[in-house]
Amino acid sequence: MTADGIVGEFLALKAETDADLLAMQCGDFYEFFAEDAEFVGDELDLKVSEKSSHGSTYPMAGVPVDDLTPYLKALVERGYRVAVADQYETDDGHAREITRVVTPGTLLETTDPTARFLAAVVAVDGRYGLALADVTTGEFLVTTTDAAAEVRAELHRFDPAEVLPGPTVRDDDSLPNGVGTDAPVIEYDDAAFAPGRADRRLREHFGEGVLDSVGLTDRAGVAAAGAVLAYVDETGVGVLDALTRLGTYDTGDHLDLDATTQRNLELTETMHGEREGSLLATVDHTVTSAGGRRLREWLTRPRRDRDVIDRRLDSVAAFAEAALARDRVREVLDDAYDLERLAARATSGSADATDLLSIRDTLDTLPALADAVADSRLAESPLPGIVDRPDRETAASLRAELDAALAPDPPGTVTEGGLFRRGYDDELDDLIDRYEEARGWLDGLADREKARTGITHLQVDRNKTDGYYIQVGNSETDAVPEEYREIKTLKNSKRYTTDELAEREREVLRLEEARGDLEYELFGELRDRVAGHAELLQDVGRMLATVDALASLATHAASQDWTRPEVVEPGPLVVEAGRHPVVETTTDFVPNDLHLDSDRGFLLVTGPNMSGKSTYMRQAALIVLLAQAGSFVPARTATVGVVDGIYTRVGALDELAGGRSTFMVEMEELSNILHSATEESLVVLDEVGRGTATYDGISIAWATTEYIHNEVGCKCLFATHYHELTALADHLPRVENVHVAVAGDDDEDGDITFLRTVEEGPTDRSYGVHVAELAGVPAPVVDRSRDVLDRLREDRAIEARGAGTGDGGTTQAVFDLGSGDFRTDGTAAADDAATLDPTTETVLAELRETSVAETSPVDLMTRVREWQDRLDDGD
Ligand SMILES: Nc1ncnc2c1ncn2[C@@H]1O[C@H](COP(=O)(O)OP(=O)(O)OP(=O)(O)O)[C@@H](O)[C@H]1O
Repeated sequence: MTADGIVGEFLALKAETDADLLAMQCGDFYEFFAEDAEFVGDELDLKVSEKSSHGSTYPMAGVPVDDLTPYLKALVERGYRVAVADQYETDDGHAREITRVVTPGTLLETTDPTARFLAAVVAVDGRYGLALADVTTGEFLVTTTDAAAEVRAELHRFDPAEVLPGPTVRDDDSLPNGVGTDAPVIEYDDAAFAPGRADRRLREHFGEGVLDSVGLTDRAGVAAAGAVLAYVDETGVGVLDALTRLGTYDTGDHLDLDATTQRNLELTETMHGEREGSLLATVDHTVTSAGGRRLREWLTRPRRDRDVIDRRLDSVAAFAEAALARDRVREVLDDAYDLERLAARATSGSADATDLLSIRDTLDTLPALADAVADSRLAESPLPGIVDRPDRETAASLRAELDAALAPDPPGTVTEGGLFRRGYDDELDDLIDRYEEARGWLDGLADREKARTGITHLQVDRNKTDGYYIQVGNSETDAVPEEYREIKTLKNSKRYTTDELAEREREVLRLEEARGDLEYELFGELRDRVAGHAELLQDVGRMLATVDALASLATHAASQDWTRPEVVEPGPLVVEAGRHPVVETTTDFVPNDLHLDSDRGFLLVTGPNMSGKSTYMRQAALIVLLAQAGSFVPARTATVGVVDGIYTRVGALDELAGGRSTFMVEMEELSNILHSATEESLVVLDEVGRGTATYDGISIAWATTEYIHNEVGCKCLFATHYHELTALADHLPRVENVHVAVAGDDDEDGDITFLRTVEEGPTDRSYGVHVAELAGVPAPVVDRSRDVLDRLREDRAIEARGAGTGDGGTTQAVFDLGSGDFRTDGTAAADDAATLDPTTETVLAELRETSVAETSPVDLMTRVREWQDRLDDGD
């Protein structure tokens, strides 16, 4: 076929798919042409050549057939969808067709240990359905909700690799494109989201009774789950079977954490998008990637149910006390592979012999793990129950089967033989015996022929074109026996074959092929049997991940001297000597107490800038979050009343505003909190109202405090620089003032020291000028700020200065804080005349000259009216 034709075929196939790129098999290579070639050339550093034909040239880039996977992976992990067209034989040559489309949400071959969810969102009858599938582990979850904010929050928690918005949500303003994630968004076939079709698909895949048994009755949930299944099936990458179980969850099982709060509390990444410095990075001591995934899940989805939380805490407590047993368990876990992912590879048919050996070795850890748990103080905890949950007997027999089957060091491909141990299969053993016998005959042939013929320079070898041959040096070719048939002449030697050699060669090749075929078949059967145990493998994998995450929490608790929180439901939040879990690892941290209960549910936190208000408030939120995740907390003692949600509003980074004004973002977040928080929530507000004019800001902060106190009734921490607000504590019974203390005073330019301790009562002032000085604001500005501040404090008024200020500068007007206007002022009287307009001056002069006693009332009235008219005209 001409290049023109190939490129034409490529372009035609490309038009069939909505994938971003197409890799088309051409013999031993997968080729990209035209724009795709240039694109992959740049992205993957592939060499781009020019294919010319019929006067046209086309860019072309290719990779060998066996090397496609890593290139695909690199492209897909960057968010591209790649279609693969394979070549197949036909009666008159060959043809090509697209066999699969590899996409970010369906990529199995990933080395990234974090979960990779494919998400579908849809709205049916006013409810949202959200389905999340991780094909790499087989996890498949569905939930439904009325609130778009919850959909956004869930997507933020799961951080999907690819999102499929259904037709009904694509124009939904409350779910902006990509619904707040930076994952690729695919406009997938509308029909796949239709509830009826989705329902059928789910029943076909999971079995007739599945929807009832998992309690999935909501049509929105069915539609979302069905769309995910359809998409996974249609991309054709063989991962559909990895989805073995459908699970539903209720967003009410977990602590409500809106997307903003997840970001503000820096749970999995910092405000600047780095993992380092996040809560997860700080507390993660897991030894397996599955354990890391589990810990992430716990921190982003803490629980509300006290029993679940207490059970987790019981295990962490046991691990925290039993250091030796904990180390032993972590050593055992260190030998475990990612079983959930291996199970998915088995079901998709991509597992090779090394993968099955990894499964064997991981199953091998079960008895050791059970022993480590049974022979220690851990025996009294829920841990033995967790470890015993998967079916250990079946696991042991699967392990034994794999051990008996697989060779200790199998080759990397599954087509060449050498995968199995002797004794596994009689037919295979027989083939191997015959093969080795034939190989033995060939291996001994050279020696036998040398002895028989007396030729010294004789060897037997094999290559691709000539097959097996006997090679004799030129000096001795006269001595070759009659039955040698010459097949090739080289410079110094000749190659021969004989009838018997040809016969033996055919036998070896036949046996080799038969062995490869049989082993491939046996391997497929073995892999299928392993895949048949996918649920068991997933159970074991999840159990190992859970134990790893629990041990990790205990490891951190022990190393940082954390304490077990007493979880009560409902109840106060009382923390003695609490610390911020992340800041304490890098700072000499000053611990602080906190007390919030039904009589004192709202704390107004004041204190100078930089004193530690934000840290104190985030620390409170993180202690609650950690406790509900089942973790110990950084404190001497802590009593944590379970909350249903944590809502925070802290100074947004400007770049997060995404085109909206920072104040607008602030108000949207406040609005969301005031709508969502309930009596059972914890609300943390950092300087609400700061982004606008002072009086507006104070008014908003004031009204917010009243609303939260009177209407919502939740626990709340509110940091503010508006001193005026502290007066609210006198009027609202549940509001109390606390402040972060400092020593020293800036009145006499004295330095202040941040004590970082939180004390009862409001702070006396804000020390903002001092921080300005610390930050290196020029001395004239700092000095003048101090003057202004003094005047404001004393007179509630400040004069505005014109250019050339300093000791001899002119004062032009005085701003009165009481009236909010400029006014004339005694201190500036001498300059007043200079600043009045001529009409006013004349009117004033006439007024001064008028004698009230000597003028009749009617005259006075007339004059006053006339002055008013002149002043009005003069405006
Ligand atoms: N208890 C503490 N012990 C030690 N260091 C602390 C403590 N609390 C806060 N810090 C440190 O003090 C610095 C300022 O803290 P933070 O940002 O919480 O102050 P702030 O009062 O909220 O400031 P601003 O009002 O300017 O926003 C941070 O670097 C923080 O790490």
